[in-house]
Order: sequence, then C-alpha cells, then structure tokens
Amino acid sequence: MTAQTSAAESGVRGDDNGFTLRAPDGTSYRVDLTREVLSPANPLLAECCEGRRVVAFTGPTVDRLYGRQLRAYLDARFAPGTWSVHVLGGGEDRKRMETVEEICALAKSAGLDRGGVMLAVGGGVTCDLVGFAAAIYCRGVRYVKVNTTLVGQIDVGVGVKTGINALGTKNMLGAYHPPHASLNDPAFLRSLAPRDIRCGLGETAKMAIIKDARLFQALEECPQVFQRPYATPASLAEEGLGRRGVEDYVLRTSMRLMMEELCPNLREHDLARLVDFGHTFGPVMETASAYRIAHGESVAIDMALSSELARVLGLLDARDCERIVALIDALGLPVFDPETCTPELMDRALKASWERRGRRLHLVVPDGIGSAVFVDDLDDIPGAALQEALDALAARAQDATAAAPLTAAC
Ligand SMILES: NC(=O)c1ccc[n+]([C@@H]2O[C@H](COP(=O)([O-])OP(=O)(O)OC[C@H]3O[C@@H](n4cnc5c(N)ncnc54)[C@H](O)[C@@H]3O)[C@@H](O)[C@H]2O)c1
Ligand SMILES: O=C(CO)[C@@H](O)[C@H](O)[C@H](O)[C@H](O)COP(=O)(O)O
Ligand SMILES: [Co+2]
Repeated sequence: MTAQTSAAESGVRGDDNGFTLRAPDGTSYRVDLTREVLSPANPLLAECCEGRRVVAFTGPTVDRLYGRQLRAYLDARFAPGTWSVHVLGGGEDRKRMETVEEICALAKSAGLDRGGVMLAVGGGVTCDLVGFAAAIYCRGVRYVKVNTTLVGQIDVGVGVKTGINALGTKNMLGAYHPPHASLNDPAFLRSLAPRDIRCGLGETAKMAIIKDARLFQALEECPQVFQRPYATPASLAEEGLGRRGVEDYVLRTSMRLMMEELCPNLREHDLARLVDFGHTFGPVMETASAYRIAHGESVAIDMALSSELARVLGLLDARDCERIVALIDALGLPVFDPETCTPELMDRALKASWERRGRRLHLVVPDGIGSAVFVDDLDDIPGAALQEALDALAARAQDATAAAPLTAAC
C-alpha cells in the first residue's frame, strides 16, 4: 500500500535530467531525459534493472535500427543467461490480447520471476502491450520503458496507462501500472518517419491548445520542429534557443504539461479530464478505419472537430478556432476524414464516451488558445451543431484538395 502523499508534497518537479511525479495517492515515479541511453557508458538503464533478470521486448523497426546496440548494452552489463530480447510484431492491429499472451509466454520461457524486469524499447504500441503484460504477469512485475517515438516520449512515457484494443474498442482493456523507470533519449526521434513525428506533434498540440498559449505560439511559428531546418521562433528568441533548444523546449514542455495534468488524477477517479481532448471522436475513427488512421492523426481530426463544435456552440470565437485548425493543418496533420467523419459515426463516438465516462460526456473543447472547458452532456450537442461543425471541416478539406498542386504520386 503506498503511503498517501500530502498535497504539499505531491506534484511534478523538473530538473536538468527529467521529471519526478509524486501523486496524492502516494504513487511516485521518475521520467528521465538522457542522451545515448544505449551507450555502455550510460549506467541509467542498467541501474533500473540491476541484479534482476531482464526480458526485453521491441518491434521490428526499432530492432532493425537499435537492436544491435540494445543487445550489446545488455551483454556488457548483465551476466549471460540473465537477459533476452524478443521482437514483437508491429502495428496497432497487434495491440491485442493475443500479443499480451505471447509476451507472457516468452517471459515465462525466459525464466522471468516475480523479481524480474519487463523492458519495453519502442513506441506506444510496444509500451502499452509490455506495460499491460507487466501489470498482470505474476500479478505484477517491474516495468521499465525506453520510449523511442515522440508520442512515446511526451505521452506514453509520462503516465501510468497500459492497455490493448479489445471488444471492438480502442484501449478497452488495460491497467494503471506505474513504470519503475521511463527513459527518454531524444536521439531516437531522428530516425522517426515524418508521419510518426507529425503524430507526436498532434499530442503536443493537444497540450498547447488546452493548457499553454506560449507552446501553441511556438508551434505556430515553427510547425517543422523535429522535421526540417527552421529559424528559432520569435516567441522563443529571447531564450537564445538553437535548433536543439527549440526541440528540447517543445519536448520538455509537453512532458511537463501532461504530467501536471495526470498527477492529481493518475487513476482517473475523476472522469472529467482535460487530456481527453482529441480522444472522444478519435478512438472510434481509429477503430472504424481499421487503424488506417494513426492515433496522432485521429487526435488531430478530433481536436479540429471539437474546436469547430465549440465555435458553433458559441464557446470559442471564430478567430481562435481558425488559429487552432490552421495549426493542425500546418503541422501536416489531417483535420477531416471523409470515410469516418460521418454524423452517424461521430454520434456513436459521443455515446461511447458518455458511457465510458460514467454517463457524463465530459467532451473537452477549447474556449481560447491555451484553455478548455467541458461540454458535459449529450443534450448539449444538438445534431445540427455537429453537422455544421463537420460541414465546416469538409469544406476546408475540399478547398485544400482543390488548391493542392498536382504532384506525381510519391
Ligand atoms: N499509455 C498511454 O498513456 C498512451 C498515450 C498515448 C498514446 N498511447 C498509444 O500509443 C500508440 C501510438 O504510439 P506511437 O505513435 O508511438 O505508435 P507506434 O508504437 O506504432 O510507433 C509508430 C511507428 O514508429 C516506429 N518506430 C518506433 N520508434 C522508432 C524510431 N526511434 N525510429 C524509427 N521508427 C520508430 C514503429 O515501429 C512504428 O512503425 C497508440 O496505440 C495509442 O493508443 C498510449
Ligand atoms: O492516448 C492517450 C492515452 O492512451 C492520451 O494521449 C490521452 O490524452 C488520454 O490518456 C485520454 O484519456 C485517452 O485515454 P484512453 O482512451 O487511452 O483511456
Ligand atoms: Co493520445
């Protein structure tokens, strides 16, 4: 039983090497920002697993890019026969119970005991799967995650959620399983595909829109962050940040904002959660598209729709709505999807969220740049309002298609 933490002691504290979260219920964990995490000279990962059997899991891409370094690191730091690395099938469609059973079977055959460590090295799919397996294997074993995507470092890596898709529903099964350690090395982001960078920027934009106007402005001035060369945004110029400085600013600010939101409500006793912004319509779009729409993309479309809805309901002025939708567009993320953005599916999503959130909708909508409010019940959203919001985004998407230069298929 974790000892309760007093309100004065609970919170998120940042330092040069990361953040420490202390929740009111006594849960506490460290989120580290480090460099060259897989270099034998870096003791951090070894210290998290010292004296324990280590069963590591990764995906095919990460194994191709970093598997040799990972195995060399474990070989240098752990006795032969006390560690193993296993490569899981990749992709959102593998985030299901069958893969969790595979992880547990591999761990058992590798001799993982109650005192051992399950190590995830990968993006959110790998970490959600391994984290959930660690939560139920022997009723719970030590879980260490090395997050290798932008979504992973700013979102998966800073919380306690683990889980899988099941019963036709995104993240339907899972557990709150705090990591023993969450290690984040920004160097991993350099090998990310542009689409996966953009998905991470979707989760960054989520936090900027609901919590931080300055981060929003930095993204507006620098939508190519993490992707292409750019000048330091004017809004950050006085800090004299270079390219890496801007990326560090975006990364650290996103991590801090998410941890500050999660800390007081880590296990979601309160179902009105600002970080649900972008996650009401999105999960249903991901599932209905058979994961053609990636998580970060569904978040983007949901945020655009929620913003247009806020405008139609008179909760957000048209100028701020336009800034939000334009930012999502500038980040290279979709604001509409003809196949899934239908009134029927959106209505189904609203009802699914109403059920999941204790028969209250708690739809998060922005009421300005850097702030958001809740629309609490289904009756607060007339069908005509939803239709008007959808029509606005459909028209925008149509204009963009008409204006897009004809380019050869890449
Ligand atoms: N647990 C949580 O709190 C939480 C929070 C946000 C999202 N999620 C979940 O995370 C998932 C999305 O995570 P994601 O965006 O990381 O997707 P992902 O795990 O599918 O990774 C995206 C792609 O990047 C590849 N990849 C990973 N690291 C790489 C690297 N360093 N270089 C090159 N390629 C690399 C992967 O192989 C994959 O093809 C969704 O299932 C979502 O529900 C969970
Ligand atoms: O996607 C996730 C968590 O899975 C986060 O980005 C998101 O902000 C929140 O946790 C949402 O509450 C979504 O939660 P859930 O659907 O994963 O339960
Ligand atoms: Co998310």
